[in-house]
Amino acid sequence: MDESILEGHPIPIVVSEEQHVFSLNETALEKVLLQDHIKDCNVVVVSVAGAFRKGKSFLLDFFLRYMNFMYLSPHKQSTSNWLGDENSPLRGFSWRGGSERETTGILMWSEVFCTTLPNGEKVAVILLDTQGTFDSESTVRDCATVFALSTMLSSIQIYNLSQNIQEDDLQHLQLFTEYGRLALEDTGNKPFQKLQFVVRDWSFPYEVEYGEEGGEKILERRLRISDKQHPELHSLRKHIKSCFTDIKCFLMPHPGLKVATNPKFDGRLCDIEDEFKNCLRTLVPLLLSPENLVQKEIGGQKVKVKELVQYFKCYMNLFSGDDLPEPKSMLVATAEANNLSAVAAAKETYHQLMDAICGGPKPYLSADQMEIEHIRCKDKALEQFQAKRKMGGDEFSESYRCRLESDIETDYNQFKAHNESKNIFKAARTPAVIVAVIILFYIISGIFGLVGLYILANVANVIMGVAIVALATWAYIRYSGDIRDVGELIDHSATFIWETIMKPMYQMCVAKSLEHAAHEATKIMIRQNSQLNGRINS
Ligand SMILES: Nc1nc2c(ncn2[C@@H]2O[C@H](COP(=O)(O)OP(=O)(O)OP(=O)(O)O)[C@@H](O)[C@H]2O)c(=O)[nH]1
Ligand SMILES: [Mg+2]
Repeated sequence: MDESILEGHPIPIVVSEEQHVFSLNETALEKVLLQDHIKDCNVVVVSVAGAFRKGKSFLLDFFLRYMNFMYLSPHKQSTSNWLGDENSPLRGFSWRGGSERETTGILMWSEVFCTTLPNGEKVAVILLDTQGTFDSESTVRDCATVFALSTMLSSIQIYNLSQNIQEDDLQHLQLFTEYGRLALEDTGNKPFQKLQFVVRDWSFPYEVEYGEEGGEKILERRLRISDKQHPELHSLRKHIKSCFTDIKCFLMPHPGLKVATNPKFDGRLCDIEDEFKNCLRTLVPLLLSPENLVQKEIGGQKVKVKELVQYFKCYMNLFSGDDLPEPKSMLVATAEANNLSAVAAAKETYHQLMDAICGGPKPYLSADQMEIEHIRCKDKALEQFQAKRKMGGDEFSESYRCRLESDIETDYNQFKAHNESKNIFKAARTPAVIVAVIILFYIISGIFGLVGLYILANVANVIMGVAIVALATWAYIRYSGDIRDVGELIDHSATFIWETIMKPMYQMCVAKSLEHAAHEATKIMIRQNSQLNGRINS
């Protein structure tokens, strides 16, 4: 059998659709994972993730060669020549040169490789290729979703990096794994299994040698936690260590200029530097030989191939729902935090200024005066918000300014309500109205009694009785604070009587008396004028 001929093909499982939506290709997934000869085996899932255009798919194709040779080939006794012959092009997951992204979504190799572990357990190995992060077409959410999904579903996640492990690589890893961890229920255990850093094009072999040992040294330096560290660096390292049960690193040399720059390069070994091939011979068995395979576990339980279908569906649902917060770019997240703190400070200023004018025990303020003070304090708060330096620019902060204005209006309404409660005349309205009703119906009942209309007199007496009971109940509620609903009903009824009957009558009386007074004043004026004229004429 020729090892360069692969039996399978890549299948898009998580498909990147328009509008930054991912969908699950359930039919294809079930077709691969529910095959009778593998569905009841425990599963090992190997995935490669990291920034786009850094040779992930290319590396996976060497994994495929190894898997094909080791687990499908009948003559696997000599494991040294699994890399294949020098002149066969590299096939498998689609890879290519150039600057534009190639892989999108998550792809699964159609061939599931079966093997028996040294302890006799039968396992099936699945390979996943993933969309690179930070291409110019993906949002932070897209990148986080693919990275988190592949981390949650794999037992060996390979974090493919270029040249070094930089602080921003660790920050992105933290962001994406936290996104995945958030989606999972917290069981108190480390949620993910093996994380393998693979640093490509390591250029400092004179300082730290290529391979596993060099990788361990670099990893130890980059993830070292010390008391002198800034808390931010400290928590980042703690977070990464708390997410994975095992973290390893491998330093790969540069594969040679033909690989990196020749557009005609088709992956044949003869064009690749020997050092790179030697490192591949070490790295790939380190991850994929039977004794190094890591079985997929979720919540401490080994997962079977058929169960993986369910996990794919369930995790996809989690990421397509609205429950998870939106992962943001660093600038957007910082700008949001800046604006939110500016809103909070400006709101506080408004509240303090208004509190000094009409809050707490301060005396009642007329509605007009209150409005003037509100506008003055609001202007001060908005001015403060505007003056505060914020990231993100004016357009970004506009929505926060609107939010501040609406929060200030809410605060103002509360101040208004508090101020109203201090108006002694409003507070006394209910008893005054009820007393007026009692007096009125007392007089009416007396008049009806005098003229012998006893039935009407009795009706007036009943109304008077009801008013007296209402007054007593109102007084009791005000004193005890019990049955406040009934108190509210009495207040509403009194306000209704005041607004619809008493106030119009009162206004009518005032208007009538003013009219009468004006009339009288005019008459006096005319009389005085005519007397004056008479005196002048005589
Ligand atoms: N410098 C360098 N180039 C590499 C290495 N491995 C592969 N390449 C080249 O990198 C280019 C991209 O390879 P791919 O495997 O398609 O990269 P990828 O990370 O899968 O890219 P996306 O699918 O777009 O995310 C190809 O031209 C490879 O020849 C490496 O170790 N170093
Ligand atoms: Mg790729």
